[in-house]
Amino acid sequence: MTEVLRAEGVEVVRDGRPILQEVSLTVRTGEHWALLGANGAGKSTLLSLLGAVVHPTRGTVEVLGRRLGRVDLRELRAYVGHVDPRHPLTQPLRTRDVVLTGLTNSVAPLPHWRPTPAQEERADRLIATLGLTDLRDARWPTLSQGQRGRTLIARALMPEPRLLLLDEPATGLDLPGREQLIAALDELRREHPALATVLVTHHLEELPGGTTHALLLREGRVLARGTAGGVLTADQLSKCFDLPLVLDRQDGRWSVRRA
Ligand SMILES: Nc1ncnc2c1ncn2[C@@H]1O[C@H](COP(=O)(O)OP(=O)(O)OP(=O)(O)O)[C@@H](O)[C@H]1O
Repeated sequence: MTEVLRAEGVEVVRDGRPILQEVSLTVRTGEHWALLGANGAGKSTLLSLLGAVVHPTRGTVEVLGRRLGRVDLRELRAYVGHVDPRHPLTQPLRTRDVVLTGLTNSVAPLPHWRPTPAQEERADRLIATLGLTDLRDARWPTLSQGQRGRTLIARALMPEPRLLLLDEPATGLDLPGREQLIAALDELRREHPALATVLVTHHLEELPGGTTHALLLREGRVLARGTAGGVLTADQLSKCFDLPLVLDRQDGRWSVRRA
């Protein structure tokens, strides 16, 4: 399996305060990581590092063998799809046009840019994978939060990234919306077996059954890291969230509550 991402001994200091310390992580093709931790544990900061958005204060981050700081960040970002629920789109674009902006990496379509027939076909395939075919021509302001979330995943996948980063993609979704998103992620993993994903969440109920690995962050440090089965235990999660927890897994999905 190819290494998509390697972070070694990463430290991030902000305002003189360490936010991440001694964080190491290797993600390979076909692996689907969950990044878990309490509020302020450093999850979003770590995801920004992995997405080549920010530099570490110390340590190294390599995306597909290219070292952050040695190559142009824009070059690295081409390999990484980043799904941010705070996408700053205000225009009433149609779903399909939003998906196509993934190719120009712009919020709105560029004035003289036109997709090729092959690119349009890819957009339609991704729209289908994410269960949005009926909404292909719907306009962004009329989409629900869940529909927007799935549109942004299709958008992030347009340039065929090797790594997809998802920052709390189920935030604000109702139960059907969350379940649709999870089904779409599992479908995506089946259709693109070489893709690697890293998903940040506080809630184990939001993890797709196809999650293969997990990393638990506590106060900026790695508490546990490895296969999902080995890391997602009641004992480790209780330490991670400072709360006695019981954990249940059924049909591949997790649920957790206070002990
Ligand atoms: N630019 C910054 N300057 C100073 N402190 C920062 C900065 N960015 C983040 N922090 C602090 O770093 C810590 C980790 O933040 P981060 O957003 O990575 O946590 P998180 O685990 O994603 O939290 P949440 O679950 O609340 O989203 C927090 O205490 C936050 O206040």
